[in-house]
Amino acid sequence: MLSELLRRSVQRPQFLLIQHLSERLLLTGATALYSQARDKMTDDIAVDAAKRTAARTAVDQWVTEDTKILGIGSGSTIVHAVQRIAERRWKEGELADLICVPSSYQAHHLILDYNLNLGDLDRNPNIDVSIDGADEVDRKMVLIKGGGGCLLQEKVVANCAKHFIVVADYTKNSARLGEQWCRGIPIEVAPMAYVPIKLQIEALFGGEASLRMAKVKAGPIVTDNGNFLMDWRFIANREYDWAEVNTAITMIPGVLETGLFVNMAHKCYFGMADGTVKVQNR
Ligand SMILES: O=C(CO)[C@H](O)[C@H](O)COP(=O)(O)O
Repeated sequence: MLSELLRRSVQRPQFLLIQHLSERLLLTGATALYSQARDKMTDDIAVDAAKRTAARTAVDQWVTEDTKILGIGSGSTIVHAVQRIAERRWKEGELADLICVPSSYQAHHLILDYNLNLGDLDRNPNIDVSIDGADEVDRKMVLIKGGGGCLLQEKVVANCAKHFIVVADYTKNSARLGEQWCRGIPIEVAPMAYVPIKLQIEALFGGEASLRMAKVKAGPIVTDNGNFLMDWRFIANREYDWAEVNTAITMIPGVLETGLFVNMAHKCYFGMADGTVKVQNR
């Protein structure tokens, strides 16, 4: 009886239409999801290729047999730079005496993994060239750094270098800060001071500063130096004097360093979507 009812209803045109539409809808949904995933993968591949081209070009132009001490930045672009240095060291027999000074735990282990000479600022405080990535670079070559949480040591190492060279992909190349990088300016702070620091930054410059939370650990991110990280989302479209902002924030007790790098970068190498490299000078 039940099966007979089912059989009849299934044969009704309305049912067949609904069934057809549902199948179409599912198919359209699945196709849209698939194309989104495919486009994202294509973008990721293009961005990574751009990082690689920028990093390799910068290494080949700036790391020569005369380079004795090299600062090594942090992030995903810098991996390509270290790979190129290792290739020249171990395949092409160059750069045997090059000493690499790391700017993070990640950089330290990259240098060890590729069997390069590991240095430190105690013995090698005068760096010839430092190469590092960036989260965003504006037209005056002010950088936002610290997306990967390593800004304090990165700034110290960059500051010890005669030439500070930035390597990045085309998504980091902006006219104004905040145009493409929406996660704010990273600021490393002493854990006990983050609430007053947050309130003072917001009172001074507006926007919102928040503690960066860890993804696979309960609670906040803890930096390589045992501190907390705040991300200050400044007001988009407001004209900031970044040198002034950087000085003012650095003066707040408990702030260890900001991810604003003003007047530090010597040249920026951007890997472009078309495979070329754009070089920006200060
Ligand atoms: O400042 C940094 C880490 O603190 C990185 O250099 C910056 O986040 C860029 O990273 P990536 O090369 O992965 O885009």
